[in-house]
Amino acid sequence: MNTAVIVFPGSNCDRDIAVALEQATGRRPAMVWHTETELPQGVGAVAVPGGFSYGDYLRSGAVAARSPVMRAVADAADKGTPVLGVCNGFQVLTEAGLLPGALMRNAELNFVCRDVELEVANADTLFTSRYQAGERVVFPVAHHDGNYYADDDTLDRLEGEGRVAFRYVAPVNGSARHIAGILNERGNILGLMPHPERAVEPAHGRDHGRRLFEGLLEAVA
Ligand SMILES: NC(=O)CC[C@H](N)C(=O)O
Repeated sequence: MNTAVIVFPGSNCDRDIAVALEQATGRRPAMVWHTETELPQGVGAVAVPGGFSYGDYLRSGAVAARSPVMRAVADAADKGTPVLGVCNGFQVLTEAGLLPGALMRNAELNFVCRDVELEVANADTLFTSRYQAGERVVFPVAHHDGNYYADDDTLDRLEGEGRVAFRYVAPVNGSARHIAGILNERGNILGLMPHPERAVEPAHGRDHGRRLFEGLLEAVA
């Protein structure tokens, strides 16, 4: 499967996620600069990586969400192409209106950088099929704006429709209902604050994130 990684000025997890995708697919992803207006032909999945796009000015992800390439990402998502946004990528996707809610400043106003335990809340998604529902995994987090907010009706809908993919086992950043990752209505867009691409090989300390990329490959293939 061919994949694409979107690169903004200030992205810093673009190469990490490219490595994770290459390990899963056997093919090097296309790195797509933010000024592009089209994705390469035949892209089967898109990653919006972590980092500090445009220096996190205004709000994390707010400027990146309005960059030219995001129209192409939205078009691809519209056609059913899976889109994975990690950390700053999740922020970009909410700012672009592709996912509901917002990522606010962490409740304790600190930058949280550590391993966190997550529960797989829904294992029946394009991204989580290689996990068991209720399984606990450990991914690293590194963010100051990971405090997921949405109004109660939206949160009820997300939970009712199985669109919470991952939850924090213990509070990390003040996120509503311990939400760490959510899906769009169609289930082809996942936004996730923790970094699965930083846990894909033994040298990372654990490889719990690997199955996310392998599951995605399997789902698309
Ligand atoms: N690792 C990241 O992607 C960080 C995202 C964003 N810059 C924040 O700190 O919240």
